[in-house]
Amino acid sequence: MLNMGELWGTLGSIIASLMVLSTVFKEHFPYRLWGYFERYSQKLLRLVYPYIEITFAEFSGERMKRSEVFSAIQNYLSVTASKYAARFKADVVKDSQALVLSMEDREEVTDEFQGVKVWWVLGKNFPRRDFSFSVYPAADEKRFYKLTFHKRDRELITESYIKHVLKEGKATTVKNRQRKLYINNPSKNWYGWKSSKWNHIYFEHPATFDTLAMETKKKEEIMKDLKKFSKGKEYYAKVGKAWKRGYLLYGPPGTGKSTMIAAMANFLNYDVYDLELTTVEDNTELRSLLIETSSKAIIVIEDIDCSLDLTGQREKKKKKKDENEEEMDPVKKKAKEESENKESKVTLSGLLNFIDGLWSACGGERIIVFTTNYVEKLDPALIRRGRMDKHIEMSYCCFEAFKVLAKNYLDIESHELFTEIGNLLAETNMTPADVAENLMPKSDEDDVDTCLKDLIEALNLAEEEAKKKAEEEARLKAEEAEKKAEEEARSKAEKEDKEKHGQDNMKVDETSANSVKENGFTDNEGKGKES
Ligand SMILES: Nc1ncnc2c1ncn2[C@@H]1O[C@H](COP(=O)(O)OP(=O)(O)OP(=O)(O)O)[C@@H](O)[C@H]1O
Ligand SMILES: [Mg+2]
Repeated sequence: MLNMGELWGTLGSIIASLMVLSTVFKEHFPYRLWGYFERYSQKLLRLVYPYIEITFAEFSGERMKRSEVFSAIQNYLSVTASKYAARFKADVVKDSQALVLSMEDREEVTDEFQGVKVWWVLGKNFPRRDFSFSVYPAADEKRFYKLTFHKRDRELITESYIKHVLKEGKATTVKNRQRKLYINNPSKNWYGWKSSKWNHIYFEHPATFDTLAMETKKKEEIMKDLKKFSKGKEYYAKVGKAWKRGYLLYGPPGTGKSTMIAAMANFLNYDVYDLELTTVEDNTELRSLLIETSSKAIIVIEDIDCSLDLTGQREKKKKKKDENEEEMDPVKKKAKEESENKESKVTLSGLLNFIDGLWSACGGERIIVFTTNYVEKLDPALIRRGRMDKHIEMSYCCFEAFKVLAKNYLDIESHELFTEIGNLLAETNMTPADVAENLMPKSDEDDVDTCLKDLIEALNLAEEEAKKKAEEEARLKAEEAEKKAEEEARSKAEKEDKEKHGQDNMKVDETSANSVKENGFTDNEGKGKES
């Protein structure tokens, strides 16, 4: 069988002749006959060229999203191409561990499926270059894969081969996938050249559940929960629930909430979408951002109490400070009004609608994680089960968590100082972040003993400080209670005084009423009359 290059060589002249013929025909024959000519020339072409071509463009659809089919074909051919093609492009993926070969432009690859030969070519459409002036850079060329096969194999190719390519390609995609951390772009950058709603970098956070310091039982429970979720496609479909799960991580700063998210992503092999709500202007923008997330993803909204106006406290505090300065200046006043208009209008109900409705409609495999330092501030509507299915408290470092950190940072599983540290940790609140900082050797001279002693010192200091703080708080409380008692006593005395005064007045009134009754006039009237 001819290869595609030779085939094109022979067919090139036939096609060129047809084109010349077509031009001549259009020039010399009436318009009515053009249709006949085109129909018969197509038939003629099909007769001499018995091949069918299918094109798969890189960008497709209304919003010109990168086609998943194109990516799948690319990955499929990266395996096939390594067998047949002569020129490759190499990409390093997966933490620089795997080398992926892909076809060079215009390179032709032959593939065989159930004894049938097909040809793949990677082609490019160059954008039309007119010479009009534009402030925007020229658009990139558009790439496409062209599949060519004999028309007698049409059924096999369209019904089985393409499915096979997509399935294998997707499997390779998952295998070679380098996970990404996406950050949302402010909407003013959504349109224009090479713009997108999300920017990404490769996700290479080293945190895992092994390095995460927390009670083993709690950790295992979370891991089981995640595993169950990731394998739950059929189960979710059976119970009629969208394949999603919400986690709420709460606890003081430095207790490992962000670290836990990284560990989750590494455990499940998911992408992470870090959604910064303060740059999202309204619910519509929120919706379009979330629609653009892929499946196998963790969508993270950090510090939810600050980014959504659930309490309004932080925003308002800041505003109050500026208010006085701006009152006098009309220019500043106008700017303030403008910025208020622009202020994020993402609402709690918008977010809830998304979690319940829209997201459920999007289909697959998404985890949403909210973090907060102040769980009590959150609206109960946001964190009810079904929206936030699992609430995880990240708390101060316990002995078990310390042991994980000691193993991570110092490579030790036991030490004579462990008991002392365990006792101190039970009495003191220290975050895993602070414990980790103390355990980390600060110079080459620092050994295990030095680091553990540093930690003991820090724990003693923290304990002392906590004691002082508690004493100070107790003192303030006592002062306040004393003040309150004094105030209560004063107001009680005032009340009694008033009541007494009221009773005296009533007595005076009663006396005068009696004298009226007895004399037939009031004291004053009586006095007047007497005088
Ligand atoms: N549970 C933990 N296990 C292991 N390392 C931890 C843990 N908690 C904190 N750390 C260490 O402390 C650093 C800070 O932790 P992290 O950013 O996860 O805290 P956070 O709870 O997200 O804090 P914030 O509320 O301020 O966002 C991390 O880089 C990590 O090295
Ligand atoms: Mg954090």
